[in-house]
Amino acid sequence: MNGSGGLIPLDEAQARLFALARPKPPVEIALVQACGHVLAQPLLATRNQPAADLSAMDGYAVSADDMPGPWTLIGESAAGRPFRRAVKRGDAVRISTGAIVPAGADTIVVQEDIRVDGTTVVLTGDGPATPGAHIRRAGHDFADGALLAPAGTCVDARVIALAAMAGHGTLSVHAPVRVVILSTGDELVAPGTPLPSPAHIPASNGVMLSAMLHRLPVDMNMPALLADRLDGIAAALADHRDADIIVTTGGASVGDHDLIQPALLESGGSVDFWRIAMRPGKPVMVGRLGNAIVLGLPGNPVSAYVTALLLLLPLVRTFAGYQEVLPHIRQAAASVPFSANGARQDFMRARLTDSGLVPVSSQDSGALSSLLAADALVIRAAHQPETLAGEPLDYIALG
Ligand SMILES: Nc1nc2c(c(=O)[nH]1)N[C@H]1C(S)=C(S)[C@@H](COP(=O)(O)OP(=O)(O)OC[C@H]3O[C@@H](n4cnc5c(N)ncnc54)[C@H](O)[C@@H]3O)O[C@H]1N2
Ligand code: MOO
Repeated sequence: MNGSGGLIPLDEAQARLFALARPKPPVEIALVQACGHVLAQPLLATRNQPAADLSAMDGYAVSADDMPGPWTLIGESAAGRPFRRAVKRGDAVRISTGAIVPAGADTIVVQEDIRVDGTTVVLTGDGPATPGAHIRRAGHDFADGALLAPAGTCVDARVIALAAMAGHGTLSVHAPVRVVILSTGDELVAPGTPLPSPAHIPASNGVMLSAMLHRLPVDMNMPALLADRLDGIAAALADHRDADIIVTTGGASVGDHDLIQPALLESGGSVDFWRIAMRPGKPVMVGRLGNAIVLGLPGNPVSAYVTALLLLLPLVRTFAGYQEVLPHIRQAAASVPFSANGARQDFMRARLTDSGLVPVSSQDSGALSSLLAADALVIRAAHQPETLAGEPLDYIALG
């Protein structure tokens, strides 16, 4: 026994859950769709950047040996329209930012330092400090064949821009993770639909989970709400046995209408473990059905949020090939005392103020307004003694 009534510690539950997942196979994906995916292959340059010496300024290309001029203007090199002839002694070529430096020139004089009289170019300012000034050398950003990002890199706007510059229109990334979100409960009504009675509530968990997954590489499927009926839930689970993850909310606990486990068994699946020593989120269940990992989250909206943050999102990241899958843990001082904790690891909603962390007034796992009022989840270890004001606390930033 572990002192918390047979509940599994969260870190053990995470390790067991993530061990069920394997990174998805590679697929080629267009750059515009690649953000949030993870590189399955290293990103290599297929060209030199720049491919030639380019001017970094608008001005005049000359030879440093000719300083301080004057020069004869013999033509123009614009971005995309290079000057084709060589620059000889006494020559200057009008040049724009990003244009190729003509042969024979090795220095750019910025136009602010120049006066042009007809075809005569005269130095009026200080001129370039050093020969070679304002020239971006061929290959100085990267050379053909260079490793730009290793496999395992999370694709963001910087990676996408670099890939485009390096000659790619697609990237090899881990395939999207197929996630099915099933919301169960007789009381649920689709968001925005009039409630038939005070016994009904809007089904907020589905849209919440879908929003939490929004930035991850996920193929999401959110079928219709499911009533508390064993056969209906079992059939819905079986329908999605080819998914990577079936995540359910509601029906995870011990009540007469808590049907996720019996429905999973009815559909031919198996339960790996149930109940985690955490608050909120104790009734989480993990099982398998066909290809799918079945992650049963509690119905209470805050419990569903916290368990999605700590279990669902890291599981998706594991499938997606992420190297860091868990939320980042930060430290800040307690602004007020945090009382000694019980046997379950506690994730307390708190505000991060100038004087430190303050718990929000309600820690009820049904109170969604308290979740929005919080900007941190303070992590209290099982049996952690009282933390005094000014002492450090671990927390996860929200939002
Ligand atoms: N006797 C016990 N009762 C409960 C225990 C326990 O150990 N012994 N655990 C409690 C804890 S902790 C939690 S958390 C809840 C979890 O219950 P379920 O996962 O079975 O969830 P439901 O009973 O179906 O619903 C709980 C609550 O959440 C609302 N809900 C459900 N689905 C949604 C949804 N999609 N969107 C918004 N709200 C939803 C539902 O109406 C209930 O109010 O069990 C405790 N009970
Ligand atoms: O786990 Mo429940 O989430 O404590 O309310």
